Amino acid sequence: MDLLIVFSVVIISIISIYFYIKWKFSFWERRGIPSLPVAFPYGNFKGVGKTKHIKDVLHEIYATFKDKAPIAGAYLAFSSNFAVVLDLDLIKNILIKDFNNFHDRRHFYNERDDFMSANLLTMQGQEWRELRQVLTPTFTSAKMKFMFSTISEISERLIKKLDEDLDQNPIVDIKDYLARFTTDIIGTCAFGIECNSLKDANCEFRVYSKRAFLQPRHSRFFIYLCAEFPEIARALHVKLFRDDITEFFTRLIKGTITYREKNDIHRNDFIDLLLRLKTNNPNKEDGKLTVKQIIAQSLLFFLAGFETSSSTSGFALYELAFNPDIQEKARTEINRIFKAHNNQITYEGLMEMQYLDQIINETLRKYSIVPRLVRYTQENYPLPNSNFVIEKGTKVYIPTYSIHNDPDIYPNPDIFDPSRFDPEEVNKRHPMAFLGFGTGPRNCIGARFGQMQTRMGLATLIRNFEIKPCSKTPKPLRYHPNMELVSSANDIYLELRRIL
Ligand code: HEM
Repeated sequence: MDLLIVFSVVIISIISIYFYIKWKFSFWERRGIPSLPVAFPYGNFKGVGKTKHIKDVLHEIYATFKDKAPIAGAYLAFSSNFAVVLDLDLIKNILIKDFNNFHDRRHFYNERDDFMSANLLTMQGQEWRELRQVLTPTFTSAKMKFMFSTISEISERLIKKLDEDLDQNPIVDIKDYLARFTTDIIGTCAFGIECNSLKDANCEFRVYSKRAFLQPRHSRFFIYLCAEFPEIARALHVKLFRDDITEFFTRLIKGTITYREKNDIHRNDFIDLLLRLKTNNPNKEDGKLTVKQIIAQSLLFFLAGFETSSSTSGFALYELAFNPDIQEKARTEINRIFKAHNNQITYEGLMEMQYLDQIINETLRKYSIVPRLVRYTQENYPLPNSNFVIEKGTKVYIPTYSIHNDPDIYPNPDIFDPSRFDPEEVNKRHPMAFLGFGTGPRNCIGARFGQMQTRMGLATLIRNFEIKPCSKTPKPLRYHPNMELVSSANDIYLELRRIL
């Protein structure tokens, strides 16, 4: 008898949960907002992480409902919903004009148990505002110029390393060289250490930084559950970062801080700038950062700046290999500016390289390394000129990959054409048609640094080497389906020939 009761309770619970989820999956329909059919219990996310990237789901929604409604609805697995914004004017309002209603992303963080997770990317509300205000002066043009010499030195090392290796074989996996180049630049600037992964691909720093990317503590699904139920996750002491990662980077940065303070050493890097904001008071002080906050932001700068910049350069070189005319035009510009600056690549010279900047923007358009922007609605938000409302507590996704690959905005979007970013062409488009670095008060704080190091890497390589595809070059490229960013799942083999 008891067994029968237990069995009945289990069956009733399963049926109730099934119908509850089914009911939740009708959320958008009940509000008259269009959505694609769902697969139980995956929502619109069936196959994401295995056979599909999240950009593919957003693209299908965008292609189906664009011009039919300002927003479409969609569902994550087990019923949670989000809105996809399809209208560029509305995107502008969300990211800029009505930012006060959309200042958070609602990513999970847990400062008490995992101080590394409380960083500028994840933090919310007033805490985020204060941190952003404190960190903004770290990224001015003057501060970028300050770090230029470090970047320039590491570019010399890249050329030296390639010269050594190309003697053996002119075909190289350029993705690997760029990952090591970027690791060394951001590692040096964010942590103040002398890392040289270009020389030693297996150095401890590279091993841990790779691990931070490729071996997360939890699955994406679990992280998404934590973001949906942050209070429960915090009560359960959930951490985002693996303990070995936290220990390694804490030891590293604390070591740098102690060494610099003891010997009164100042260098041209982020850690120097962050140390100027340091307080020894463990409680927060206006305009100051605790040691833990400094460590968390340094690691974030590394994580946010490494893969984005390295993938941008990799995709750009891949395109230049297949487009020799564009490559030659870029080389002509680089050589002209090089000559005008006493045969050196200077900060000012790098800033003058407009065509190279167009190549970077076209790469960020075609590949959209960050394929969506995320915001969270604080209050009910009635949409202008319609009966729709984005309800308080709704996550809003801005499908940047789809906008960047919309043939009505960028004709023949698969063609790589930097002239799309000629100033007069840019002026013809909607200001939200390009969102490679996001926009508004919560845009990419590191955009200047990202642009500087990407330009430096590309200018150095294009000036010194002719870049060609070879029999090992993958075509087309495949993407990692389970990464948040758009990144190549293939090694990118190219042939490099010295031209100087
Ligand atoms: C080519 C390189 C890069 C690209 C394409 C890129 C792109 C982006 C994008 C699209 C966002 C979201 C913006 C939004 O939601 O409106 C973002 C945020 C952010 N990026 Fe970058 N990024 C790059 C390099 C960097 C670098 C080098 C750093 C640090 C040194 C950095 C630090 C950050 C941080 C901290 C945020 C969060 C800002 C906040 O929430 O206040 N990024 N980035």
